Amino acid sequence: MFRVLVADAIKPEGLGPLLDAPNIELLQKTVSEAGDELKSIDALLVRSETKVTDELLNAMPNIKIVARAGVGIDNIDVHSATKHGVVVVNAPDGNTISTAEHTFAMMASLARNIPQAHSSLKQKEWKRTQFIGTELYGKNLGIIGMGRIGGEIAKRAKAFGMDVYVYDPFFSAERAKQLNVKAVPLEELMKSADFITVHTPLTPETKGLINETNIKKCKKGVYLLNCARGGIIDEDALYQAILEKHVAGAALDVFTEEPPFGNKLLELDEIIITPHLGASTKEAQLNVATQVAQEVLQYLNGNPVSNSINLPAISKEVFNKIQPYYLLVKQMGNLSSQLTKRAVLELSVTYAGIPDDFDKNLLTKALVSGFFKRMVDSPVNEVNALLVAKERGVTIGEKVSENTYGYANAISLTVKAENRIFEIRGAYIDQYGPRILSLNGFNIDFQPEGNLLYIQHTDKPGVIGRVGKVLGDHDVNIATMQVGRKEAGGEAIMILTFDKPLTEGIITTLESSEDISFLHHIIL
Ligand SMILES: NC(=O)c1ccc[n+]([C@@H]2O[C@H](COP(=O)([O-])OP(=O)(O)OC[C@H]3O[C@@H](n4cnc5c(N)ncnc54)[C@H](O)[C@@H]3O)[C@@H](O)[C@H]2O)c1
Ligand SMILES: O=C(O)CC[C@@H](O)C(=O)O
Repeated sequence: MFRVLVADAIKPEGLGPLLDAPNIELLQKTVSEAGDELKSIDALLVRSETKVTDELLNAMPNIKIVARAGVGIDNIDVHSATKHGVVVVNAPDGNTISTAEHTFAMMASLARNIPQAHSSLKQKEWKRTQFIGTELYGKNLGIIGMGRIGGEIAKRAKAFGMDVYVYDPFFSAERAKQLNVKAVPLEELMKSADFITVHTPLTPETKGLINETNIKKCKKGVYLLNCARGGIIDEDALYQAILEKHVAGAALDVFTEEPPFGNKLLELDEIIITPHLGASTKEAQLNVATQVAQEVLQYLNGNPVSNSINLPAISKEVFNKIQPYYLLVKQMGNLSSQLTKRAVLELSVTYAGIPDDFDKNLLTKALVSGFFKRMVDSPVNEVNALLVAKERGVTIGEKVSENTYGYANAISLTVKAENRIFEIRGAYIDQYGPRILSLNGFNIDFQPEGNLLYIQHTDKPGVIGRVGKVLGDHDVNIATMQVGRKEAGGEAIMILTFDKPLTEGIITTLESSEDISFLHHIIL
């Protein structure tokens, strides 16, 4: 049973996938109300109110996934989540249309002084000459950030007969041509536009993107809009430019501090405002709630997620195909770390015969997570595996080769440790599943699963019999046994599997056995 905490106001109708799941217990309360229960929570669903900080994640030792019912993840410490091995997902497109429509409603309201005229008439004033507006038709609209929302705004602006100028370093000229908009440098956009609307995330590059210097480059009487994130338009610069009448008005849905009660911009008649309502429609809230509920359910049930911030996206279809290799590499990592048992400097993995469309980087992350699983007392998974390796000074290498050693595929791992190199090779074989086919140059063939005993010994008569006798004397049943050697009479290895773990006493007796040079009990 998994416990899922819904900490913010997320539309209950959208939580259906979780409510209907037999293995999910849903709790709807804030983080502070949850108190001690935080320790047992497996998944956390939030909007923007709950701040998912390092401190909160430390208080949730069982947490596996944090889901943001919306786009912006600025209330989530993604770095800390990654360190904790916690997947972060969002609902990137569920509120796109609502936010685009809200921005458009704000632009029309700004052009026609609707909020100001509404308040005036409510106060029983009839000031028809004071509220002369401006048409949108024939005006230049500057869109900064041509992603999902920016793109929807552009379509609507064209329908209103506006000319659209776009600034987005990641927006191609080709796409601009298709959409019949002009892709221009920021300076040209600032100079040309009558209305400028921002639709970027808030990043160090976009913080204060519209500032005192470039507002001065704008046409006198320009209108500015921010329905993305507070701070993309510098609030002090905007205030000053409105006082100087260089900016005719601004529409803001977002603020550097929310709620913006002490914000001096709220005192200006030229500013129209909404309390971060871009995504607040029935449709958007249903969309984002359903999207994140599905993602959380998928992940808790061991399936891939589509909208992760800190994991590569992978479809269920591809995941199903990649899964056998995924299991193989995890076990290869786990097995080799138990066999090397010393400070490791480098893990280098080579893939051969793996279909091109399989994400090898995801496989490498799974392998590394398997390797560190037993060394680190916090959870290690594909989310934080590379970070865990980096923190321990272990270099990760990944290569592709054509040598499949006669099988349909081969995955080889070389572990460079202090004074030692360890090599392991495995393959996924259709009828038999994941197999280990070579250990340190010894050809072998076994399934990497369960309780295993690795014995390195001299290849001579009697050794196998002695091992069998010790196990028999201790009433231990051998499930499978594989032997491998490089040359007759030289060094050889034995891999035995058992239905249950061996006791310390058996291991000690075997270790002291004649002709056994190295022995290791492995639990996979
Ligand atoms: N007001 C609301 O309620 C509300 C609702 C949804 C989204 N949002 C916010 O709207 C913004 C846009 O959302 P989206 O879904 O369109 O995101 P998106 O990721 O689809 O688009 C963002 C675009 O910004 C561009 N960009 C990034 N850095 C840039 C820079 N330095 N200069 C110019 N362009 C840059 C990217 O290339 C991308 O095309 C986000 O900040 C999101 O959090 C607000
Ligand atoms: O939860 C909300 O309403 C805010 C949504 C919006 O800011 C987002 O980033 O998706």
